[in-house]
Amino acid sequence: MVRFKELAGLFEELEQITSHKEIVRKLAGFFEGLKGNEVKDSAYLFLGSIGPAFENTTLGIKDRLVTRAIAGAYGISEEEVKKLYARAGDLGDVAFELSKKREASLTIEEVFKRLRQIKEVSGKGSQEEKIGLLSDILQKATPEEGKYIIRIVFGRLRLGFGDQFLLEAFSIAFTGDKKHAGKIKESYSVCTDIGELAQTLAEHGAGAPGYFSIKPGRPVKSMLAQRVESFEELEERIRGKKAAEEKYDGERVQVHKAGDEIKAFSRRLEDITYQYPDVIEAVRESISSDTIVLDGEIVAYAELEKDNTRIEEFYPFQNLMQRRRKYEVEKYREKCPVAVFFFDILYLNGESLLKKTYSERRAILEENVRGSGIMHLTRRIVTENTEELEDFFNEAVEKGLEGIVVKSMSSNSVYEAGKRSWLWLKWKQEYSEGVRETFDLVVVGSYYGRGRRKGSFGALLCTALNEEEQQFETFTKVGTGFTEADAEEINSLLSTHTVSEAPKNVTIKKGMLPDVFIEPAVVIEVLGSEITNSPGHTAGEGKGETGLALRFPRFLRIRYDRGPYDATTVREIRDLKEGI
Ligand SMILES: Nc1ncnc2c1ncn2[C@@H]1O[C@H](COP(=O)(O)OP(=O)(O)OP(=O)(O)O)[C@@H](O)[C@H]1O
Repeated sequence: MVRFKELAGLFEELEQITSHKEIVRKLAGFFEGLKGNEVKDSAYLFLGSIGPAFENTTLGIKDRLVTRAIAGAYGISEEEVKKLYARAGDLGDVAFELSKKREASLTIEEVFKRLRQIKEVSGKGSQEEKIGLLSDILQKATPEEGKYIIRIVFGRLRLGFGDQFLLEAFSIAFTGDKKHAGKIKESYSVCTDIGELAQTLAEHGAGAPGYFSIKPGRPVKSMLAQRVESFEELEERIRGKKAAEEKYDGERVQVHKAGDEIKAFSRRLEDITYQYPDVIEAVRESISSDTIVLDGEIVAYAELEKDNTRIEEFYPFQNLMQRRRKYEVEKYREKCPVAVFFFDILYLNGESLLKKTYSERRAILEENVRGSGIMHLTRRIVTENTEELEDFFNEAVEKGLEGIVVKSMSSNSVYEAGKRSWLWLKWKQEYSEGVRETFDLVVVGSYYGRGRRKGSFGALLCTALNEEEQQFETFTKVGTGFTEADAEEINSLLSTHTVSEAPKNVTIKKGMLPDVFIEPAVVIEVLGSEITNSPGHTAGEGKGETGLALRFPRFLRIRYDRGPYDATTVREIRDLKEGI
């Protein structure tokens, strides 16, 4: 049984290490020494969680009550805890200061079980019970252990790396060679439960990828579309007969039905079932298959009657974001009606359909899902004629849609989970409007505003993701396009992510240092018109290349549906600049 102290010690060490290789090496070494459930538990804990991403893993202790648990554990008053907190700024550090325990007794399994227990207590009096359970384990914890237990409880472990490093470490620890990392990353697109993945790898080594398959209740990563620069390119990339589907600007959704249990997951794999009771009801009422997994898009939508004709109204993505809430769901269900458009089927009655071709999947989809009420199938055409394709695109735009997604019907047109694939190509209206491009960038800093913007930010320092290095590299400063309401929302979002120094996964040049540093968490969509070489920025710098910068950037919207690792990559930017 490995002690929790070893894990806490490693957390502390990892916080100081900046080298990618070194972090992976340390992680691998640690996993090699684990057995049984420890593997699974540790995989979650390294990501600061106590379960897979698609499960709600918040422990549900109100922040201010954690002070009470700490006071109870160390026998001091809440007032004193608050004072120490005001000085240290981190309750984990307060626990570290207060713990007098020298001998470590807790095991990883014990701590993990206790944290799960805290999460699971619910109902009347549950807050008291949660505090009691936390207080009790803190009493048994050494200073270091206490510090990290508190950080996990708050969901703020922040070791400065994400799941990709863990996957690389699994390759070394469980297959004995880093060369299997690619396969393991692919498996993770299908088995998105990092704990289950780790455990299976620990049991089966390099042969483990053969054990992963889609299953209801566990979302797979979404297949994404590549963008093309011209209509001609569309024709070149997918020759001959192809399908063109309407592209809706809403929220990606994966619906899983297993008997009576129906769940909806977002593109970030969050469980969003509670946000869309109307979609869940529609699926329950109209789909008779016992187990089924569907892929589609939820859009803010209404059908209106005008002069005796039925017209479809598609509303902007921003409208839909009103549905992103835990409370008053019913009220907003009325205020912001939605429709769901399914375009793919990934699983049916015990059988994975991921390896079937697009045409096979579409036929199965049509057999099993009939449009009714707010549930639809995406409208599409199958054609090899360019004019027909262009007409279909123009009609879509006329209807207020974003554009189309053209899909390959070739014999290898499988569902490529987790991939931005050349089997799906998107073509949007804005692409045809000259050189304006949009980018999803991660905010890592802000500069104080002046004049009218005093008290708020003047500009945001934005980065793109360097996928190989897993670093966020600066690309532009965005200072225009914000309404007052945008600025207010952004300020409140950023306030929970400010940090005192540049996070180690962010690369910034001296001349670009912001007034406030922000850890990579918030993604915004930015419109820009030109990519230039710039020695001041770090995006794509290295190997004889200077950094890249975006000129004339303008804020469009906050991308709540994207995490920092879904941001535009420096590779995509370089390709765009070089016109690939
Ligand atoms: N018929 C469709 N087929 C596939 N995806 C569709 C379709 N209609 C809408 N979509 C949405 O479009 C997205 C495809 O664009 P992309 O893969 O680039 O994601 P994105 O960058 O979020 O797109 P965007 O920037 O256009 O919002 C899908 O993730 C899906 O949510």
